[in-house]
Amino acid sequence: PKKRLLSRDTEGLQLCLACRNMQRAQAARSALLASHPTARVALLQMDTSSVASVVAAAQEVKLRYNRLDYLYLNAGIMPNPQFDVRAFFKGLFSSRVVTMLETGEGILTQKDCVTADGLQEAFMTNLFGHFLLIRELEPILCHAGWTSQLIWTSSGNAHRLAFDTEDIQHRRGNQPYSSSKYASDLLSLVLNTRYNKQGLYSSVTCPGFVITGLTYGILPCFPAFIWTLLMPLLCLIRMLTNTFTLTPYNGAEALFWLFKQKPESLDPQAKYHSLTSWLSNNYTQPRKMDVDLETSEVLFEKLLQLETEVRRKMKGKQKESQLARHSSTAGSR
Ligand SMILES: NC(=O)C1=CN([C@@H]2O[C@H](COP(=O)(O)OP(=O)(O)OC[C@H]3O[C@@H](n4cnc5c(N)ncnc54)[C@H](OP(=O)(O)O)[C@@H]3O)[C@@H](O)[C@H]2O)C=CC1
Ligand SMILES: CC(C)CCC[C@@H](C)[C@H]1CC[C@H]2C3=C(CC[C@]12C)[C@@]1(C)CCC(=O)[C@@H](C)[C@@H]1CC3
Repeated sequence: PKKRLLSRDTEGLQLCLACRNMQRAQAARSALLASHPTARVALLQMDTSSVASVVAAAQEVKLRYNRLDYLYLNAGIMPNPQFDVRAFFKGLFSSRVVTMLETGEGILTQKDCVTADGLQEAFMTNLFGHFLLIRELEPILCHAGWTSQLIWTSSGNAHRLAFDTEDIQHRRGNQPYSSSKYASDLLSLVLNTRYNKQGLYSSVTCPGFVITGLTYGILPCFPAFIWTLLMPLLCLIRMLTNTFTLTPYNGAEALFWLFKQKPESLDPQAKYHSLTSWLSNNYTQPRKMDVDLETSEVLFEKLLQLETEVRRKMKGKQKESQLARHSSTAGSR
């Protein structure tokens, strides 16, 4: 939504793009400055799949800013997607066609892997990395006298059945994406109950189906120009569902809409969907999420436990490398 935020009359707006790849980050910054030359756009290196990177990035943010008004939690992956072509064609001629096109349900699975920290990659990238960031940034997100907003990019693919409180990382199943997105819906709910009193609010969005790097990964046999050729057909599908937003501009509708709302007026149980009508009008629609406070509290407690574990491991590693450095300097003397 960066471009859309800058198109608004937002004098004094300072953007900070937290990205894992600094070359791509520089390119994004240059593109923003080309259209908005006076904009203030800073960059920060952060890889949400790495505990050390998130913690280091948060330290840097705290040095640079003493207050954050909005935190967009957008980074996300669908690891090694497998697209079931047969199920897709079967679904097209069934009564579930609209649900399938809106959620991708029944036609997608993924093969996840484990990060260097020993955590499931989809869980770490899509959920736990963001959770650690929020926890680290608490001092500049929670302040008496003003409000801050967390804005998650979740998905219509988030599904209760893909998530298990006994396996929050989804080590066992084949829907880590759906599980991590459902977990973000739960987490947003519980964050509101825990942090609203301190002025911190959390909302969840779904951008709809957008043609991005993530989509290219699902059908690698379709190069970008095929998607461009398919555009008229995909736009026609809007007659069946308004979730085919297709472009990043349309997909950012709900992210931008939330920026303009008073956080106290938002519904913590709603997911805010970006939608595009068949006449190409963009709008935001809240839809009730299938979440309950009890499950979200369980998830929160498990995330806190995991946080303690990873912090302990990180301290251990830091001590080890300090010792190694100490002994190598002692040896060279
Ligand atoms: N496309 C769609 O139809 C839908 C997308 N979404 C969600 O929207 C969000 C954006 O995805 P989308 O733009 O579609 O997909 P892309 O793959 O095009 O973009 C994903 C973005 O996340 C960043 N990212 C991925 N992993 C990390 C990481 N470990 N650390 C930091 N940044 C990371 C990528 O950075 P880099 O540039 O370095 O790759 C990239 O900017 C995701 O959360 C996705 O789940 C939700 C519903 C539908
Ligand atoms: C080639 C075609 C004419 C149509 C494309 C078929 C599928 C590749 C798409 C149809 C619905 C899409 C969809 C997603 C991915 C691509 C489709 C399955 C998502 C699962 C992408 C990630 C999300 O978070 C969901 C909200 C999307 C739901 C719809």
